[in-house]
Amino acid sequence: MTTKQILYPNTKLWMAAIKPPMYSVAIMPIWVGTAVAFAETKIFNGVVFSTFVAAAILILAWENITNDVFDSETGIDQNKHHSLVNLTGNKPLIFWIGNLCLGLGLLGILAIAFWQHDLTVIGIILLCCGLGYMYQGPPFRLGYQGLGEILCFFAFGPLAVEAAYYSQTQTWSMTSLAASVIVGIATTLILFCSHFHQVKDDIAAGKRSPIVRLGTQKGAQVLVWFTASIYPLTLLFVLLGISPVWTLLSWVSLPFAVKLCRHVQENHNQPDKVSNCKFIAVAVHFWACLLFGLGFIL
Ligand SMILES: C/C(=C\COP(=O)(O)OP(=O)(O)O)CCC[C@H](C)CCC[C@H](C)CCCC(C)C
Ligand SMILES: O=C(O)C1=CC(=O)c2ccccc2C1=O
Repeated sequence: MTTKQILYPNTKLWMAAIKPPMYSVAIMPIWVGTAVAFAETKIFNGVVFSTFVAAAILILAWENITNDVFDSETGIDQNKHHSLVNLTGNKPLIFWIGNLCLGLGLLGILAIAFWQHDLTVIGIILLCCGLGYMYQGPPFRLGYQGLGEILCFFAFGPLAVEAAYYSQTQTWSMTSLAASVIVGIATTLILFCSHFHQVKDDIAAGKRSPIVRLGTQKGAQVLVWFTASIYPLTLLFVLLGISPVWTLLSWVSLPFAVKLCRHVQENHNQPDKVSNCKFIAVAVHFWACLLFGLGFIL
């Protein structure tokens, strides 16, 4: 066996464990909140924006790293070769690396609070972290009850977008709240998609994800409505004068949305084929949110 043959599967497993594309999920609420703030006030603080983005990535890293730690305790990740705990065999190390990411991320948010002489942003982000912990950590493990999507919507939607808006302006706005609904739905779509291929392991570990509860076929139908809701909502916000017409640029993400719905409808009960659907959902989220935010700036 050549070095390349030995290393390649390992590299693939590590990439699957770290999930680089997923981190756009941390960036988009900050991008959209900041874009709405700029559109409304012409204020843009680049240092606050960059610090917030870096902190959000670190906080999401904590969420994902500790997800593998907590999931290793319930046995749900027994067959997940790309779990960080299974890859390293060192749960305490992974746990403390996760906590280090959280500490550094919160330090970034504290710096914003310090610059603003205002604790609001750190308060909101601590609330997001609390939701993130309740999703997976004991004794709550609300994700195991199928409540993860609700937590996800509020954490990445209203809470994160409002925190980003506030970090630039130190005020609130209805427009950013409306925009946060789009970001929240697009992010929750990813979490919803992540369950399709895991039904067998989830049932075995007692996790009642929305897909376990609904079944994969009904789940695929719900996904279509859920995905489709983003587009009329953006149109409604334009017609109501809440967001500028350029936010309709987010409709450019429609081909990805169609691809996602078709792929899941055709393969919902074939774990090997449907397992990549969360990354198609990441593409829908990325383009929809990137262009939606851009629409506020143009
Ligand atoms: C870790 C998450 C999903 C993974 O779920 P699952 O256990 O099914 O995964 P595996 O199959 O890979 O084992 C995401 C959970 C999201 C959570 C509900 C909310 C997280 C809140 C964040 C901490 C907030 C970060 C906001 C940021 C923008 C400041
Ligand atoms: O690994 C995953 O499945 C997810 C990781 C993650 O950070 C995230 C964040 C927001 C929504 C969904 C997800 C995942 O599904």
